[in-house]
Amino acid sequence: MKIAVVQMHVGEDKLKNIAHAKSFIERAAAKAVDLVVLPEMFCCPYETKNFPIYAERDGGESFTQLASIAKEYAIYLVAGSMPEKDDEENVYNTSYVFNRHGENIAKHRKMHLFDIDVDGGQTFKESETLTPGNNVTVFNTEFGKIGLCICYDLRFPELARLMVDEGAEIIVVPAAFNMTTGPAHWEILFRNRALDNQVFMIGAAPARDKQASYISYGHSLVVSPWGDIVEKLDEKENLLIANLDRSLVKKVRKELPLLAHRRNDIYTISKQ
Ligand SMILES: NC(=O)CCC(=O)C(=O)O
Repeated sequence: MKIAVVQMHVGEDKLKNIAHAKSFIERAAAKAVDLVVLPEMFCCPYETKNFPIYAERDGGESFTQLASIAKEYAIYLVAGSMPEKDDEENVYNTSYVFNRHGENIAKHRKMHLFDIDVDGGQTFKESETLTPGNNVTVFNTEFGKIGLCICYDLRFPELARLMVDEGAEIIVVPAAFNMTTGPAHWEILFRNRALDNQVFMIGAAPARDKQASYISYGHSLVVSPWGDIVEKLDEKENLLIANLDRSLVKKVRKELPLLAHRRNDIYTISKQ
């Protein structure tokens, strides 16, 4: 399976952002990739005040354009995330997935809102304008099952384990870490989740923009089920392409049978 991660700049014009993402997708498709991943809030500058302004309902203009891009290039598209509003005007940080025919096959609403306040570092409060989602998301492809979560969701090992219990062998994470937590935790978290669960982890971040109010760390990456970094970018705009040898999941799980060695008689993780 060949995948691509788009590490792009995000500006204020939603449609220009989508067109910019499309130009990367076109490049990826020319290299015969099967799946492309965009970053968190790839079409809306990451600021809480923007989320209600940029929010669209299911099937809105951005959704429609992304569906047709997936169809045009016959790829699976994990369309980063975008603000989505429901009929009660609640706004969510939502990731849509489209298949090779442009059909929407999955939708994840970020479950853990990013509310942090690091002394002398990053402060952010998604809950000022966002509502959390409540569903664990795994979707099916001809390459097996793929789990999906958004950025801060990555920090919660229970969520990754629930995806793996539903059969995920790859976990995709549209994300946007920052200059406080990125250097400290980004790579460690992806490698941890890969090791805990013996899965491929894919992280897609926006490119770094020093003028933005929230500065992305960048460093999009792919980690193997053994915990190795398969590919990673620096902070600049770029397209990451990687081949995932899915037989590695079975190999590592056979050699180190962590999932089978769990003491489910003593402890379990389950959905409420
Ligand atoms: N957008 C986010 O959820 C950022 C998460 C983050 O930076 C972290 O440290 O966690």
